[in-house]
Amino acid sequence: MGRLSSVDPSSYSEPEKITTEHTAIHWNVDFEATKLRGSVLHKFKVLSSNLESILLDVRDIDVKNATLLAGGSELPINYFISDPVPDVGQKLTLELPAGTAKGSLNVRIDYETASNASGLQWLNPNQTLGKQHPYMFSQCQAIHARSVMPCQDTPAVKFTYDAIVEHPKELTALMSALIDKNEPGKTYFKQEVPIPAYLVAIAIGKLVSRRLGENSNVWAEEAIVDACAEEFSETSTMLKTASDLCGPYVWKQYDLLVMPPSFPFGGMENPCLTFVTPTLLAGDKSLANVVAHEIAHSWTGNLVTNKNFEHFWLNEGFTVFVESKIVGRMQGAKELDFRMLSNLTELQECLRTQLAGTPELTRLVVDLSNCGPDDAFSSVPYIKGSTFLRYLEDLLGGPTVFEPFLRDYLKKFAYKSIVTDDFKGALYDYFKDTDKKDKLGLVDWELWLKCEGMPPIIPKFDESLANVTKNLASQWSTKTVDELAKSTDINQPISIHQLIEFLGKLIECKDIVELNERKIELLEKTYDLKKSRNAEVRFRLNRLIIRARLIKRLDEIIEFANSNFRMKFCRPIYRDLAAWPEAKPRAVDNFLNVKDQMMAVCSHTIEKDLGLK
Ligand SMILES: CC/C=C\C/C=C\C[C@@H](O)/C=C/C=C/C=C\[C@@H](O)CCCC(=O)O
Ligand SMILES: [Zn+2]
Repeated sequence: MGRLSSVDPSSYSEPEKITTEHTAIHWNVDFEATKLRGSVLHKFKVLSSNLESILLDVRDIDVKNATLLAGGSELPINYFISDPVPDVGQKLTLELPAGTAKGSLNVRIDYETASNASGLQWLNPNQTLGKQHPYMFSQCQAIHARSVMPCQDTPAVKFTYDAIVEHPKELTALMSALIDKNEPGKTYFKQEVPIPAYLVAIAIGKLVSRRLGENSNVWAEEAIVDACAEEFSETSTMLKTASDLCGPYVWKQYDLLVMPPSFPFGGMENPCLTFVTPTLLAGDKSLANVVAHEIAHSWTGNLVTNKNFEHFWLNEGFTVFVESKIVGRMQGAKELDFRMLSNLTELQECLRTQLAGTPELTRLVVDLSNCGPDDAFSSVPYIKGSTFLRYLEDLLGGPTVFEPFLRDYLKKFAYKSIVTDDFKGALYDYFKDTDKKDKLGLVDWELWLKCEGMPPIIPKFDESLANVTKNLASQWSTKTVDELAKSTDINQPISIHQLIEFLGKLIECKDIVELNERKIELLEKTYDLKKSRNAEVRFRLNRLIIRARLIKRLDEIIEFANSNFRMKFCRPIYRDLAAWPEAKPRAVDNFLNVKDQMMAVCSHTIEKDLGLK
């Protein structure tokens, strides 16, 4: 496919020539046809004189009309749509009148989305908890906003938006914005902070809310909303901790929406309204760190944004770094270090499996010239990125030195889109007149940004909590069932995160002695796993059952794979099943049966994982 433009390999739009300042959206939600119908009115700023055309990104969009609005009159615009490029979409060319000058330009596009738009998911009532009403939601990151509206679908461009959404009056519509006005069947929104297109989000369903704190509510279907309020009761504390670290919270509202189980990610940092997977509902708040992660994005990602997805680590590495600091302030420094170390186990697994055949995608800064962002997505930007920041923090003198820099960096680049060199420049600039500047001379940027595999340097972490899990993994991998049954070591109390990490480490052991039905049963009995509602525990246990080749437990593995379509869980499960000849046909059959209930990003990547595409 090559690079689509010089600023962003994944977008046709030309932000150096023209940029969107504001978008007015008007949508009519058609649940029957599973389509959004309506218009976007883009207020552009033209940056170059005699611009001949505006290039926008679209994907399976049916454009009805394009109109130039000037001085009270409406001029029809000629437009063309290019052939689709797989994983990327199409180019919409809007021809401009000769001699178009620099300055403001308003263009309205009337259109409708495809019934299978890649950024939208439509659920019938049966797929909801309440079973009475349909549900619809979006997931635009990385480049699916173009399937929802014609736009400059690049994080290099930030714009404010307002929206009028017409929907069935018994349903609630929410967006990544503030609610401006509510009428029956018609909701008005405004987002006054400029955002990239990937942060435009919408959800409509039979939703109710509970208060979490000042300007903070949790939304969900009635059946689970109280459990959600309990699970995420620490949200206000997390928000306060995050703004102590990062600066004032500019988005005015912080709501959570607990999504249907087919939501493909753990969370999505849609401004004013984080989307989270219901797989966080463990019953003991133990997975609420994902909320800390999404809160951190209010600064890292949503205020300071990667200019294109090759620099995604600037969004995610910084966010994991801030997330772990929030966890550290709430639960202590040992827990912070333990989480960083556990992340490294997850990274190791990802390199060994998902990325085994594509070492170039294990770099911190990747080349997306010939790869759609969805195919490049992995733990690397998250974990290698946050490890790099921790390395820099330690090198420069620890949190007391680095946290003021972090605040300065966030202030300097707030409302902007940046690349890795901008971060590097800010770092050198901040420390240039201090005794730390020699330390910065020690950083091998080439190595950190371009090396493949694990981070080139692992910082020194407190290992006290991790040693327990390391020891347990070693015992369970080297001892027989009879030896373990007699051992007292394995019965010591461990935290839920230690349990998750120990199971993850066990999965990473090359050899596991006597991994059979009896060993799995002993594992389940020792740690009470049968009763666990924790999705991270269930996921790892299922992977061990697959590794033990317990064919009679295949039903429960398939049941887990069908219980949610969070890619973090279902992709490795399908990959594992595909490598087990006896189970593969059943896995493929099951996938083909349920794939229409998955979001496109999920079904397409699993199709590739299973070798069906
Ligand atoms: C180097 C990678 C280049 C580009 C990838 C960018 C976006 C990929 C696209 O697939 C969207 C990702 C959206 C992620 C949203 C939330 C994640 O933080 C969730 C992490 C996994 C999970 O917890 O389920
Ligand atoms: Zn994130």
